[in-house]
Amino acid sequence: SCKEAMSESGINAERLLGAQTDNANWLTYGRNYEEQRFSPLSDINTDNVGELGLAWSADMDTARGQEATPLVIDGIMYFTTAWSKVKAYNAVTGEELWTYDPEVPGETAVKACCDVVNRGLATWGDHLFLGTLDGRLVKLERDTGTVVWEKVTVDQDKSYTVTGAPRVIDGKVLIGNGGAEFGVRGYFAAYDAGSGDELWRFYTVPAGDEDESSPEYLQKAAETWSGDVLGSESGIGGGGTVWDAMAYDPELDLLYIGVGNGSPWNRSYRSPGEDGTGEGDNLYLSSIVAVRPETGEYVWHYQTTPGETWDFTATQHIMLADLEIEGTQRKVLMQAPKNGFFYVLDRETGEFISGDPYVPVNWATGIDENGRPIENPETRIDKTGKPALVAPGALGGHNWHPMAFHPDEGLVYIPAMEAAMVYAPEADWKPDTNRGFNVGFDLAAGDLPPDEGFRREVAGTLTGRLIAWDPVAQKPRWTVEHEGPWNGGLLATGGGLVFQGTAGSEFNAYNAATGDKLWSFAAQTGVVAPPITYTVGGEQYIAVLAGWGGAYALSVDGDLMKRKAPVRNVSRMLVFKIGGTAELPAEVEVAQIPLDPPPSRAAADVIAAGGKSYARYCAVCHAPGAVGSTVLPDLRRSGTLDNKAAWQSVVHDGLLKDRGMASFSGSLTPDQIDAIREWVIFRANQDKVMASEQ
Ligand SMILES: O=C(O)c1cc(C(=O)O)c2c(n1)C(=O)C(=O)c1cc(C(=O)O)[nH]c1-2
Ligand SMILES: [Ca+2]
Repeated sequence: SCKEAMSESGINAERLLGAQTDNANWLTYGRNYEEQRFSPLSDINTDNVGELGLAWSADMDTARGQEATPLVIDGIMYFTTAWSKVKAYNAVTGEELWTYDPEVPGETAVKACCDVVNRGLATWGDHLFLGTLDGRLVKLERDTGTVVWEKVTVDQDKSYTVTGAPRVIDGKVLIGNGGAEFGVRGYFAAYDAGSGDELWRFYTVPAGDEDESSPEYLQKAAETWSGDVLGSESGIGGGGTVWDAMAYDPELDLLYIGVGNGSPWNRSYRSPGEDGTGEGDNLYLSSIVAVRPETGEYVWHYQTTPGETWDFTATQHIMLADLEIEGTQRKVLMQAPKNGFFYVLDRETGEFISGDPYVPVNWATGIDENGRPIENPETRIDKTGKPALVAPGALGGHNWHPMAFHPDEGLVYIPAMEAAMVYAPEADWKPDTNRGFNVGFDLAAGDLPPDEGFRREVAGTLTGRLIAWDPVAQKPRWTVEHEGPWNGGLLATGGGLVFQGTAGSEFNAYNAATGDKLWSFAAQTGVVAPPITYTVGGEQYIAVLAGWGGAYALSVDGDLMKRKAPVRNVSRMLVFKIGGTAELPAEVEVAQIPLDPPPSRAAADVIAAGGKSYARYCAVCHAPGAVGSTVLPDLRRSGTLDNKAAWQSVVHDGLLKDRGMASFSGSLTPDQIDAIREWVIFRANQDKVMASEQ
């Protein structure tokens, strides 16, 4: 009967522990608790992958970044889309079963550093768990998408957001949050899957008021912060958000979490020493922390970037595996955080085993035997107070895009990139807890016209590659060069294959052993999400949620990649099988509005002030240089440029807040808002001249 079928599909501890051998299904974000993203399925393999064809596709109703890993449970596919919506489809036919919209207020977008994305769901019993952009944990009936309860997990008056997938360990739902570009204090928490009660909360950084009654791990952390500026009054929350990675070792009963960057980035403002420059390691920023899932009790930590000041998060994918290293079988934890080093740690103790650059790095020359980086003093910008070009930059050598592991090859596949960045310390910076990218660097420094110095240098380093990293030999076995950075997450299979989407709008299959490209599909859009695989009725499928977006797409795409057409967003689920014959709708041409700004007549100081405000409040979504992207408007082409009143109605009054453009009246005066308009007009004219000279 229907009821029996339902109770059979109930997800319990045993089923989640067995996820790795449950080939039909994909039960948790990283496929298993070790987050290996390896499926043993081999019906689709190196011999027949050339016959892979589209089985079905489904268009999404959100044209923003799509980053989710779908879950597949007994023939039904569940996934999240931009704006934290949830969809359920028949995994064979593509029939839509239900959709759930948490109705996140549009203006929440202003709190999201990196697009209104969501990375996925967790399941327990007959339910799904979703974290919404505005910080709610929502429990849904899996059959119908009906809400059972929802809990607010953050202070919604602050700039917290949730983009990451929850995980479930034995009836406890684990959820983190983001917001370290906006002044928050990071933590993650466990909720009871039944009642929705918060069971414990683990703060990753001190509040600034620690005493003997505070948890010991926080007292220890407090000793590594200086200057007494932390605290909610000061608006300096310290950061350390847990916005993506978690992994679990059931035998050791340890939960591992990845901790993010400092808030603000510039350490001299959040942890000043006596001379006013940055001081202290600032635990537990940029660290991997092991805790007991039952209680949230601290067990060990390893800090990848002591005294973080470059947005070098350690929230990147944490993967567990057992490897033979120098003749000994070791239980390891692996991570390729933003800072450009690939780490192998002993996951029982946190002991450092190895750390080697997987992309070019200039902020450190290596890692010493104690696991501490050997820094390059020129890139220590919170000490020098001078701009520096740092590699990797804030996008990292690797961002949230999941890696994958192939146990037979002993390889970790890394979606890596080179994207160096100029960090120019901002003098007299003050926190603005209301609005704006609040980091203590003048992000306009990267915003010089394309023919000038730094900008060209930075653009020259923008590349991406798929690296098959051997964590024992500590070097790549093979690499595939991509057209640009920000390529998709990975899947490895028992068929000897690795699947990856690209910024170049392809979805590809590679030979897992050699990197040879064996199959390619024209996806019509940049693909950033990771693929999955599953079977229904004995037939194997590969699925990926396509749709360009995320941090790089909003804040760097467009003009910097002049040589190429802008990457498009077509938000769509793509599902493949051997012999699939479905076709995509014809590709729609994007018509670009001509670049035709009004003349630039404002005084130079007005334009300069506007440029400064733009960098602080606008650039993170509308891109440096106001070039926009295919995801958010190119302001140089805005029809309101020569209409002061219309510009104020949007930026000051919040006319478009439901669509994601919040009001900035709390942070900027009407005059400042108009100066931004004048600066955008100036920028548009610069580019118009350049275009006509070409
Ligand atoms: O510090 C934070 O709290 C935080 C949060 C997030 C997020 O939640 O998406 C990102 C980042 N930082 C970040 O630094 C980053 O590069 C990034 C990229 C993305 C994305 O989804 O494309 N999110 C985030
Ligand atoms: Ca960050």
